[in-house]
Amino acid sequence: MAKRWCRLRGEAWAACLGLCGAALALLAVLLVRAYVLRPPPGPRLWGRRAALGFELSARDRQELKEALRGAIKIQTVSFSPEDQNTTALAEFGNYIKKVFPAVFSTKFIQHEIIGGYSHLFTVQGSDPQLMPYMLLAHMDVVPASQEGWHVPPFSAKELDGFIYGRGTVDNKNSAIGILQALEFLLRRDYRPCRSFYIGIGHDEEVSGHKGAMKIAALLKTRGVKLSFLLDEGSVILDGFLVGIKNPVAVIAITEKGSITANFSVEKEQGHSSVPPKETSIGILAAALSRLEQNPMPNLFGHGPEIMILEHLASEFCFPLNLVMTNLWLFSPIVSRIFEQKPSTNALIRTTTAITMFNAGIKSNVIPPSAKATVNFRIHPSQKVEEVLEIVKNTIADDRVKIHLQEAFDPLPVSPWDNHVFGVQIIQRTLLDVFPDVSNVAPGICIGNTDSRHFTNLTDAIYRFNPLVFKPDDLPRVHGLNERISIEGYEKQVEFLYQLIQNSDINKLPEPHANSHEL
Ligand SMILES: CCCCCCCC/C=C\CCCCCCCC(=O)N[C@@H](CC(N)=O)C(=O)O
Ligand SMILES: [Zn+2]
Ligand SMILES: [Zn+2]
Repeated sequence: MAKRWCRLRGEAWAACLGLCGAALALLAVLLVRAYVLRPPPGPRLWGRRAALGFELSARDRQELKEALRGAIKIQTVSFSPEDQNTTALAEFGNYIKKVFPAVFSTKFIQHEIIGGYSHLFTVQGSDPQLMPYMLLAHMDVVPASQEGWHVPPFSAKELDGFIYGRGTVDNKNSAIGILQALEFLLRRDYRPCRSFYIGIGHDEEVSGHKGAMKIAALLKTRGVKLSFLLDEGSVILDGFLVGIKNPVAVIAITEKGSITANFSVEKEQGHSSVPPKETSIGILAAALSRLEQNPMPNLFGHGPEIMILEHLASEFCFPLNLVMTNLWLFSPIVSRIFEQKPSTNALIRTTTAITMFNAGIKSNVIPPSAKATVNFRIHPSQKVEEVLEIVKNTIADDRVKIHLQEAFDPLPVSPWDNHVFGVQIIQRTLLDVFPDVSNVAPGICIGNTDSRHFTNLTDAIYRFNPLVFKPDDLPRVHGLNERISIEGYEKQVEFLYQLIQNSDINKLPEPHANSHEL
């Protein structure tokens, strides 16, 4: 009996030791992956300062601020492709002519108006052998309600170091910022070696078909190929991800696809005193509710969203760095966490947003029809057809008719590698101008941009606005109290000023692991 007891105890100990051994081995694997095999802590590329420094006099500063404020006051609102404030769009054209005289009078800069109101600038570099690049922005804005703002949305008032107004970050900051940077460079007798294009669209918020699309078509007929293109679409994130202390720049290398679909139900009109079992409103509301209650699949790990975490893994504090360097093990947990917040949920699935609902004509009339619009933003690993199939199966009601207003697949993924010219130039400029930024990672643009019309001209499309965003800045985009800090805007102009000069290099040096000190 005692012998058997001893044997059992021995076996229990052995099992226990085996388990501990396995746990220790797993921990060792995780630690080795986190600390030994971890990716380098962000790019530290060549760090040569550009020839012309960005020193601003008090007068320059005032001019820079007032140029943006003046542009915000012009109400270039786009309601739909057919409904744009064309008077304001034309005024914007006159305004930039007045505010940036050097840009408009320089011999090596050609200016053209495209599609009635968009602007294309061709800045002819001194070395025609160098492949040109392009900076893109837009001047139109989404509407702004009068209520809920601290100051009227087109007043461009200053409050506590911020300029408030529709368009301050989306996207007059870029449109005016690019021209401002060029104006300052020209006044300092700068002539670029590498040619570049500046495109300022006038209908980005309603498709870009009349502006950016036409600019791209024109450049194509001229045989232009771009080494890279930089547009809006992502920012420097500060405090977005739990466990990361420093600001990190995320450059979007793709953007989600989109479906805008109209849903309708038709039923016979009649007297409300003899209602049918279901009305058109009830049928449509139930169908839409099914769409909301059954989100599209969580696709974490199926697209480039995972690259953000892989690149930022070393930025996370312990033990999150263990988790992020071992996504092969922890991705089910991480993907659940991403689902919790709208900003991270948008990265991991096709999103469903019911944006319009119209029905009913009188309180005692059974409504003849109900109509709704739903906007889906498609995850990079899905296609339009696949999403529509899921939508039809979820609604599962033939009385609900679906009519596509617009649909396009996610955009191609641009290369992300230190040998790609655009990647190096953007990273280098970022590290020059934002020394606090500890890492630069590739990411996904959750909205759409004019850059999607340029895929025929380059495969290197990068979406990034050099602005530091805290979590409470995101709802201001298309929302209330959109604003930009004056210091942040100066930094944006400095970024563009340095990027133009940095792009003049004709051969990339080998990326260096620690060249911030060079
Ligand atoms: C890692 C974690 C957090 C991720 C947070 C996301 C941060 C996003 C940062 C900036 C968002 C900027 C908005 C994207 C640009 C969208 C431009 C836009 O509004 N486009 C319109 C019109 C169009 N071209 O279709 C749109 O409806 O998308
Ligand atoms: Zn925009
Ligand atoms: Zn926008």
